[in-house]
Amino acid sequence: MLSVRGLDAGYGRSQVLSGVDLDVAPGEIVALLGRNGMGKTTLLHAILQLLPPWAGSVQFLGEPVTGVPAHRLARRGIALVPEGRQVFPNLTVEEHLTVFARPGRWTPQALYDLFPRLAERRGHLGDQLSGGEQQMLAMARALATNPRLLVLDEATEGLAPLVREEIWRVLAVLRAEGHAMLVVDKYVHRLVGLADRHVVLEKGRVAWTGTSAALSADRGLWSRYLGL
Ligand SMILES: Nc1ncnc2c1ncn2[C@@H]1O[C@H](COP(=O)(O)OP(=O)(O)OP(=O)(O)O)[C@@H](O)[C@H]1O
Repeated sequence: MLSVRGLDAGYGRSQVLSGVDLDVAPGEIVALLGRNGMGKTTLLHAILQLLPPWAGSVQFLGEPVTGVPAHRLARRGIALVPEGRQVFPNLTVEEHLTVFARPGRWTPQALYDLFPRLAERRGHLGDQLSGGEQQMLAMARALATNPRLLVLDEATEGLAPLVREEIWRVLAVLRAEGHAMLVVDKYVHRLVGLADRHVVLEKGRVAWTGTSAALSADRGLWSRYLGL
């Protein structure tokens, strides 16, 4: 579904990613791991064409996406839940779920069923929501586009434990429904339970890739690459 080959990217003159290969198959959940500053967000942004890659290729559903504007990618079926949520302060919850909506499984009502808290808040503006509610809304907004691939950047960051659990619950529901996802998150022990496969970045290169079982079995990887 997603195929990244030999991707280089960076900022100004400073190269961050070098020769990154990454695949996500239909229905597969891939976790992107690595310590702070290893290039995870940069890779997500280069895949989504928010940051123009320097070299290499990105294909989605068999077609090149390199150079395709990010909003067109959304129409092709990739949705990002960005770091920091970035909900719209002046749109209501309901508007977030309808303005970007495309037909499919995730109607506003299905999203309210998935996130009951958002149903209670449907008339509130983005900036009237708590951080946890904003995170739920960022996820619901992405799902409202009925994406083929959902990309999540630190969706549980900075949340109270109960809200964090709510996000993991929803991710488990999406997994059960066979959603393809590319996930960056600090809670590696939770990702082991969620993801099929893991890709570890070390200084902008792929240092290791393997299944959840292989990652669980080798604690040396956790200390070497993840500082855990
Ligand atoms: N907008 C930017 N301009 C210049 N350098 C940047 C920019 N964003 C990130 N970097 C640098 O690129 C490198 C990779 O950062 P990136 O945010 O991709 O890492 P990360 O693995 O997502 O880490 P974190 O978990 O801290 O977000 C770091 O050295 C960072 O300082």
